[in-house]
Amino acid sequence: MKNLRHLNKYFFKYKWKLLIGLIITIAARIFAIYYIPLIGKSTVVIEKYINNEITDIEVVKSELAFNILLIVGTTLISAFFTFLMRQTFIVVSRHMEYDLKNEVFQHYQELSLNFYKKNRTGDLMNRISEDVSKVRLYLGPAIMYSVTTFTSTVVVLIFMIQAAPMLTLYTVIPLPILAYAIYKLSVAIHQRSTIVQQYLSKLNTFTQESFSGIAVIKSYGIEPQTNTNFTNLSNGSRDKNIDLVKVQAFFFPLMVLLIGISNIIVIYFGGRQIISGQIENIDVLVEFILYVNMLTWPVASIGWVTSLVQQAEASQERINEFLGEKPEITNPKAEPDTINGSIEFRNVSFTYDDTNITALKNVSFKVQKGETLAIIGKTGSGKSTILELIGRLYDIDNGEILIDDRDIHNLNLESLRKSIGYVPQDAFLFSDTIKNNIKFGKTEATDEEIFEAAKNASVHKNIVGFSKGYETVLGERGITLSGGQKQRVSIARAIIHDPEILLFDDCLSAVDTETEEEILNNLFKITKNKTTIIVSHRISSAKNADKIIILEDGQIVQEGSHQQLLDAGGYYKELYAKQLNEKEM
Ligand SMILES: Nc1ncnc2c1ncn2[C@@H]1O[C@H](COP(=O)(O)OP(=O)(O)OP(=O)(O)O)[C@@H](O)[C@H]1O
Repeated sequence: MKNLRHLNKYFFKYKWKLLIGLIITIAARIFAIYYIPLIGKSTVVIEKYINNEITDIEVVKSELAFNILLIVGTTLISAFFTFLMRQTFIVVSRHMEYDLKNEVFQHYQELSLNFYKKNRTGDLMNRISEDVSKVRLYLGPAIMYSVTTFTSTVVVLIFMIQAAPMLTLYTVIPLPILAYAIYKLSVAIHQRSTIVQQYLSKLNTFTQESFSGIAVIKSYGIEPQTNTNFTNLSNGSRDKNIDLVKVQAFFFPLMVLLIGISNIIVIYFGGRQIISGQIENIDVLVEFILYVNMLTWPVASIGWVTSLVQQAEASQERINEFLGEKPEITNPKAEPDTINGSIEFRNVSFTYDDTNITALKNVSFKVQKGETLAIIGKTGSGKSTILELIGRLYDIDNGEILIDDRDIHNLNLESLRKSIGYVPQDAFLFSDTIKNNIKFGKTEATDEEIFEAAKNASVHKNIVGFSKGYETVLGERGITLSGGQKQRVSIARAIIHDPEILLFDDCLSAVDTETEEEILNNLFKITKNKTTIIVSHRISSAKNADKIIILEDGQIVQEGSHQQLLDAGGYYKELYAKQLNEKEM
């Protein structure tokens, strides 16, 4: 129960509703039991009529009619309270589930990129959906059935003891055995259902990855192999489900057996007590059989509830594990900062934790507000890393990063990130309309602003060419757009955000050189008062920058303007010559 303590705050939040639920449950149980003494009374009337103690049939009829009316009445009231009980407990559990999901999601969002690298998306999704659902069974049904069991048992026992104390003792003897047997069964069910869940998780991850990578599967013609893998996984899942069903199948026979034993005890001992005169009337026997049946469900549910609590405990442990993760990147202060945009790296070195790859070694450069810096370098030389460090997606090991001459670690994280428009290498678009994908950069943007941004990113003409224009809905990851179109929508998103710092990570790689030039010309106008960093493999994207740095193996090997670098010779000049040649060819 240690892990479930995390949920106490939610119980506290909804304490009044839960208290009302408790009162309603007690009322429901009291009314539910009332029909038993009434049946007992009716039996006595009939018995008396048979024994000629009552001779007038009309008296019998009116007594029976009155009892029937009371039975219908109390049952209806009990049904109404039971309905209210479910409404209270289950509705509250839904609220708690919603709160917990929000808590987990918000926490996920605060966690750093390293966390996402260490954990698989499927696992993150499972914990926020499957595990939270398991926990809800504890918050709702388990609590509700515990309250019902407790109140039912107390109420039924009070009625039983009032009717015949000794017989009560004999009758309840098998019930702890029933509870224990069901508990054991529940543990077995729990173990097997955990395995079933694991298989389900594997199956889900496999299916999700197969659909996401369907283009690769088809182009390599590996559908048969994928099918075989799926069949193997699904056969495993079926076998585990069958194992589970086998154990579950014991549940009802066991209950029927133990109810039967209790009934035999009632008839045997009750019968003997009637014969010996310890019990006066037959109605006690009738009532006891009904009481026993009424007790069986609550007692059986102890086992079931125990298994629910165990499953919830296991799930909450998994949830707590992630909730306990501390964000590596934290906001140093609450007050916002004004960011102008000058950027300076002083002897910055950085090693990725997980791969131990040193991506940057002693990198130093400065870009003033309004200037454009281009970064050129071979693949894996550390270009993207520089951009990620400016947004504090990772924290550096050595050196200093200064924004407006202030250490990046001392700046309000939200202000810093809001001042940056980042276009990643791999443009990610949401499954939404093109308009909303652009608006993502500025939620309150007008249509005119959206069109303007799209024009500057040279994608407006493409968008209006679609039958639904800006309302075109993009598929998962925007697959209805070409690579170049995706990049440009992503650029429009950054432009509309109107940030002080614009970071473009090789985001013109999929557009032709003509469009590239058009976009660069537009950017030149927009970015006059901004700090811009363009990462590229193409000289054409870099040549107009105020400063260009060449990275090799995480180190700056050359820097200067286009002309200075051409004059100096080396990698830049060679690349220029090569790309010029390609263009001419
Ligand atoms: N998230 C990451 N986790 C671990 N290692 C990384 C990560 N990102 C990059 N690296 C490693 O750091 C080095 C620099 O990568 P980076 O992405 O900065 O290079 P790049 O110059 O942008 O390359 P490209 O031109 O191919 O995009 C590479 O060796 C890469 O394998």
